[in-house]
Amino acid sequence: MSLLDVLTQYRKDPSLAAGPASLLPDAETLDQSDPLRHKRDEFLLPAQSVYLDGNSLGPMPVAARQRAQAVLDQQWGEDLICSWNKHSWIDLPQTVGDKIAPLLGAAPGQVICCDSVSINLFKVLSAALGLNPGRRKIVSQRDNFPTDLYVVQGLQQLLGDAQRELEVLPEEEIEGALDDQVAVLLLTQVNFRSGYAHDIARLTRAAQAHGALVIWDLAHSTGVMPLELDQWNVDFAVGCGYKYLNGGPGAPAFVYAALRHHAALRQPVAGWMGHQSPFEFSPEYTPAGDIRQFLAGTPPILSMSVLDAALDVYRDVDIRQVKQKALDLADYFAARMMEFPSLQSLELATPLAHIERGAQLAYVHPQAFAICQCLIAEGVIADFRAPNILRFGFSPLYLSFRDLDKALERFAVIMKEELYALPEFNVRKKVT
Ligand SMILES: Cc1ncc(COP(=O)(O)O)c(C=O)c1O
Ligand SMILES: Nc1c(O)cccc1C(=O)C[C@H](N)C(=O)O
Repeated sequence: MSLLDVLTQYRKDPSLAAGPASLLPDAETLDQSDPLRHKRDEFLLPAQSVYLDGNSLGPMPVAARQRAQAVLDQQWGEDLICSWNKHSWIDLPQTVGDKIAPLLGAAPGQVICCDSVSINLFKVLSAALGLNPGRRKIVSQRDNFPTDLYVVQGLQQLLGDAQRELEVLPEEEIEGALDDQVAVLLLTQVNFRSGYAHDIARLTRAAQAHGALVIWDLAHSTGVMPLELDQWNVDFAVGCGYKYLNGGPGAPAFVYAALRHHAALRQPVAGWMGHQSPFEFSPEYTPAGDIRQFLAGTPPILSMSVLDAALDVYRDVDIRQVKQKALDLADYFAARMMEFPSLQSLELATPLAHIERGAQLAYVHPQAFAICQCLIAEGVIADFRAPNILRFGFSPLYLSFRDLDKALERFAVIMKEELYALPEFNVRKKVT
């Protein structure tokens, strides 16, 4: 019986979970047969914590720390500006882009590392609208990550509201809203709150059948979801360096632009690094004919180098195994949770079907904020998303099934003894 089967049975008949004999295999057995268990040694993690927030900020790979030191001491420290050539700093956006590309199912030359997801969305959305003149509508999802919607609103303001119409729809209405007026379909694959995952291939086909272009935000996908952007004929995508890719706080993001668009597209943040020949210092802007045209200013070498090193963690892993382990961890967590009477007041808000999920689970509870603070105080680092969601991320390269047992034991005590009701756990923070 698979872990999902156990979870499904428990949900059908909760008395099974409450019974004396667990239907779940024990965590130690699951850890022993985990093909990714050796990857944990490549990360620096505090010994007492269980980190269930790698979907917001990945932990530090050993190689990232070493690279940061080398870039500071040997490259910047010793070789100064000569490092642009000597250590190939100038090529880093493309080098890192090409390292990310296999995780996206993208052939080389279509991915570049730069800026933030928000800035990259602005660039690709403008470019996509330029490639689809005469059409007014941008379709997106109401509970998309807000920055995606803000970028559209900012661009609307710039272009004049009358020219572009943003239609934000509930998830179930999106496909039906695609018609010949739609210029761009802009979606995030994995929803940051619920963990629901869209079918990129199907929605891309549906949008393109009406002549629309697609942009996918892969912030919660890259490094954990198997992706085939080339095969799915995706037009543009953006994604994040600091979540599953473990590139560190504020790590640069990336752009994917299908090769077929490189010649015709124009992106609006024209800057010298995106020029065909930056070091000719010409007063006229001629964009690079390739993916480099998405660059604007000088790349952040320190953080991009760290991301470059962090990506080496993926050198010997099969992304399908990563996704499978993420699902197994989540299924185990959800099923084991049902075995603790004190955890029954939390309601799962993530779909059960594997095909409809990313690598996180969302639980609804009116006291989610305080519970999350209390969990963190007990060394279980989870996430709260307003108004009432407790979010657990299952990043498979360093988490074990035994970690989940540890987390759930602490969680059960917190709920049983209502420790979260203590005033110190109800103090709002700037960053939640
Ligand atoms: C889906 C999604 N898109 C975009 C962002 C924002 O990315 P950035 O801060 O790099 O602009 C996030 C998270 O911060 C996110 O979860
Ligand atoms: N990017 C973040 C930050 O700078 C501070 C705190 C959290 C974040 C996040 O990544 C939020 C995240 N995208 C989310 O899914 O909620």
